[in-house]
Amino acid sequence: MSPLPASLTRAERILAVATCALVTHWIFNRREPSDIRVLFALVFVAPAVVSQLLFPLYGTVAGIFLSFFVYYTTLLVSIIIYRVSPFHPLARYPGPLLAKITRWYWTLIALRGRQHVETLRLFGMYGDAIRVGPNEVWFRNPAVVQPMLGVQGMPKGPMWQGRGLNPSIMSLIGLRDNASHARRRRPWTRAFSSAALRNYEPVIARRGAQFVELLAEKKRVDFGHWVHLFAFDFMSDALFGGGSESMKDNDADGVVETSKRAFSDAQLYEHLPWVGFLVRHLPGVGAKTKQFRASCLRRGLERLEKGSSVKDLFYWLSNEDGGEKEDPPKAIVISDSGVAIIAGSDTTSITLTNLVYCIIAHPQVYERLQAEIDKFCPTEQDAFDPKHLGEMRYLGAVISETMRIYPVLPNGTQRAPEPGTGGFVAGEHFIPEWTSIRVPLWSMHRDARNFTLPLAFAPERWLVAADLPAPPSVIDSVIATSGLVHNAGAYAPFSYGPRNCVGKNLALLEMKLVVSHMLQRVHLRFAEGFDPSTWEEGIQERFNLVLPELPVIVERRM
Ligand code: HEM
Repeated sequence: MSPLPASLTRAERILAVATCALVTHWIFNRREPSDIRVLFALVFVAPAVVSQLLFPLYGTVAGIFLSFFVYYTTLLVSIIIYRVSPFHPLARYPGPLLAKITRWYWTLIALRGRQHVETLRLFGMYGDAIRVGPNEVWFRNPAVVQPMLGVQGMPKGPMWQGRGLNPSIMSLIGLRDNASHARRRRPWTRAFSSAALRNYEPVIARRGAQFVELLAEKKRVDFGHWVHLFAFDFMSDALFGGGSESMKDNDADGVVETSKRAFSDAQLYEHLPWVGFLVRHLPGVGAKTKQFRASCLRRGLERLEKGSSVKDLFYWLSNEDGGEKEDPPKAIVISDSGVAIIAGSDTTSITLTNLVYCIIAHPQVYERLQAEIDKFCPTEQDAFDPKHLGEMRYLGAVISETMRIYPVLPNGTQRAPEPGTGGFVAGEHFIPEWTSIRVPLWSMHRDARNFTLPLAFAPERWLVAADLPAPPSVIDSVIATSGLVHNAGAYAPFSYGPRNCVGKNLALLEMKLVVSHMLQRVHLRFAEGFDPSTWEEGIQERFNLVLPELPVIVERRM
């Protein structure tokens, strides 16, 4: 006897297939499954199973075909109607219609590297909150920074499930549970305490000197390329106590380039986590990501075997200081090492490249910075000695201004309500579970309500804001008529709160020392043929900024 009821009419059978599709939509809606096996079951197995209802009327082949047709059409229509309906929990947030319907809309913008530009445009069109995906809202309003990212704020969002090299061993940056994140972050905090930072100073000095000498010898360089190699070698020393000589051999083994590509490729997986799953499991796909993962693993294992001779970052992460009751599993230490290498090298090298672009493009700023460096780091003085850094206010202002105009992570990172809580309330906003938010830094930093003449590169604004004597600048006439607008709460290049950038102090120390030494030793100017007005247009966003070539002529000063 057939297990299927023979008495069902044609309409009832088709309705049963459609109902199955509606149940699938309900599951997608409630659970947002990203596991490829669950997706496979819902997308292929379910319509195949219910197609049996249609066999008696249409035969096997036509029955299967019709079942899939009805199932997918119902699923699609139901999803579209729900996503644009007033019943969707994010219905109150405006945004492009297609963005509300499908994640693909924003993914395609991201793949073109234009998220930062498009975000700014959409905020201009719709106001301070925009829906960029069916389940994601981005806020430009600084008032949400503290409640959403601060101590009582939301955990990290699900984007790292897709981006992560191995989501089952999530690295610090993607750990979603606030308590686990706080626990994992403790050794990092010890590693970058004021006392521990002193251990990295000789490393910055050695690698920084090598970098500047290399620039001087080469005379004409793509600054972004060489500063990335410097930052990578520095981070390898700071993390593993050595192991990379990419400046010396111009990245002969391609590890630096691979890390860069792996990071860019991950942008697709961030938006479509199931693609990340496929890449991780299909041989021959995502080669760059896998190569980088393998190189981190190899170097981490080598470092574990070697033990510590200096207090490098690995020393703290692997609990060689004994700060934690239990040693962390090796896999976690190695996973976090991978993050340290990328988070610590891409970011500083991008900022330093933008800084060099900005100062050469603004000769008066260059002159002032040079004068301050010459004052505190005259020829006979070691510019890697940090004793004057606190007094070098203009240098600090130039770095802050560079990161205001060009925040390395232009759209910040994602936050989402803790699973099981139902949602998160921040003032007038309710963020339901299974939805995510971001606070795009590029847009917030370039908002005239937060900063006077936001598109002007004017380090002097930081001095005026701190009530320090400031030389004249391009924003003076506006300040004279309407006062300085300088909203410190709207500036967050390192993100905000207990899940912000843990390497901030190391990054600032490294950048300040390297710029001081570099400008003490060499003079930089754009190479002939380079058109500075094309710089910003050439910048792409691939989670972090990807910069165009910056050809620079280097002349020795001493
Ligand atoms: C200019 C330099 C840098 C910038 C602009 C920067 C920016 C950021 C940002 C925006 C985040 C995301 C935080 C969030 O999810 O809210 C982050 C996370 C992180 N950064 Fe940095 N970063 C820089 C340098 C460094 C350096 C030198 C290190 C050293 C290893 C580092 C290590 C990390 C780590 C480990 C995280 C994850 C922190 C966590 O989730 O608790 N960063 N960074």
